[in-house]
Amino acid sequence: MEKMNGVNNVKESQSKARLAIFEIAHMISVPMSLTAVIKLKVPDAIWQNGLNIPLSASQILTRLRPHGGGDAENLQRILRLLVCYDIFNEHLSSCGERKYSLAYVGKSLVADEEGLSYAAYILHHHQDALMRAWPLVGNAVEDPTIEAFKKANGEGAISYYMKRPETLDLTHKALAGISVPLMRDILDSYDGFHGIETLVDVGGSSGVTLRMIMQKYPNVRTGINFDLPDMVACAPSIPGVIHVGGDALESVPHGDAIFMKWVLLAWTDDECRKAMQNCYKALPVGGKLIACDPVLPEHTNESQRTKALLGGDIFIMTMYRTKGKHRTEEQFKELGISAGFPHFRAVYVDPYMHILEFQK
Ligand SMILES: C[S@@+](CC[C@H](N)C(=O)[O-])C[C@H]1O[C@@H](n2cnc3c(N)ncnc32)[C@H](O)[C@@H]1O
Repeated sequence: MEKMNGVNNVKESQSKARLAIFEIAHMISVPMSLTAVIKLKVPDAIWQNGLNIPLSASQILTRLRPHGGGDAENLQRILRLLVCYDIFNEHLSSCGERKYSLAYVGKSLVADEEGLSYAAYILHHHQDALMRAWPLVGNAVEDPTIEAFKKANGEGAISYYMKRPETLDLTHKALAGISVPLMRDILDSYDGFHGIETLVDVGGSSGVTLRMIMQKYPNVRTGINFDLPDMVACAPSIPGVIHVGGDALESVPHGDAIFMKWVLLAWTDDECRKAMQNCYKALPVGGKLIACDPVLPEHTNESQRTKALLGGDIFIMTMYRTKGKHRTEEQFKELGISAGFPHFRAVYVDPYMHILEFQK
């Protein structure tokens, strides 16, 4: 009897493992199918100014291709998979017809009144140059001196984007699509911008973040948007914002406070320390470096948050810097101390990114 139970347990764990392997091996179908529906413009076809009326795959196809063509059955296969990831809701009629509306994640793929959505982030992640790098993930173990992206494309990701106007445009849209809603949440829950007159945004990209901070905090009279020269060269003009090109690893403009969002992750520990030391030099006594970066949990678990953060860590390792990384709160605190900041505080603003305040 005991032997039988043992055999059954082995069989059960083998079939569980087999199912898990099938799920993992087929996981790539998810981002690829999502990229496909975005390229096909399915979310907009269903959304139709917020009507979001459930449609069958052939009705969606008629909206996408009024003159006919396309394979509705194959579209339905893609839609069904994405129902499992809250992109679409499935409405099954009593006669077995399946219709689809946008679920909460799918709605985030439709452009808002500012033309922003999360769709560009998905398209950016799955463009050809990045896809060429993915088979080389293990390269970071064998040879951490060269990024998989560089090996696959002959140059680093940032210089690759800079040389291609369409890719750079997609990069700006991808960053703004994530950054603007996140920044709204930060401004709702974090009040650390009071009393600041001159604020420097290190790695501020287009300057959109500074514009949002200055709209909410009129005490910030001067915003200095500091980024790599090629990046600020194409930044739009924003009242009160001065665009300054430079390299934070060399020096940072002076200000009452410094903001630095989504930048530290792409640097090695030594580079973070260097940039933070430059921030320290640029601040008055009592001044704050207000960083905002992904924060890894100490304990590894199966939560969506942990999976998203650890997945993002491998993305950084593969695409940007083999030794750039997502860090824990403790690792940020240690970096701050080593750069000279005696005070540290973490403020929870979002499950993925936290505010990390370093005070001089
Ligand atoms: C992931 S983006 C974040 C942009 C923006 N802060 C946001 O949250 O949307 C990182 C930014 O850091 C900038 N950057 C990278 N290396 C830099 C450096 N050495 N000095 C200044 N900016 C840098 C990049 O050009 C890019 O705009």
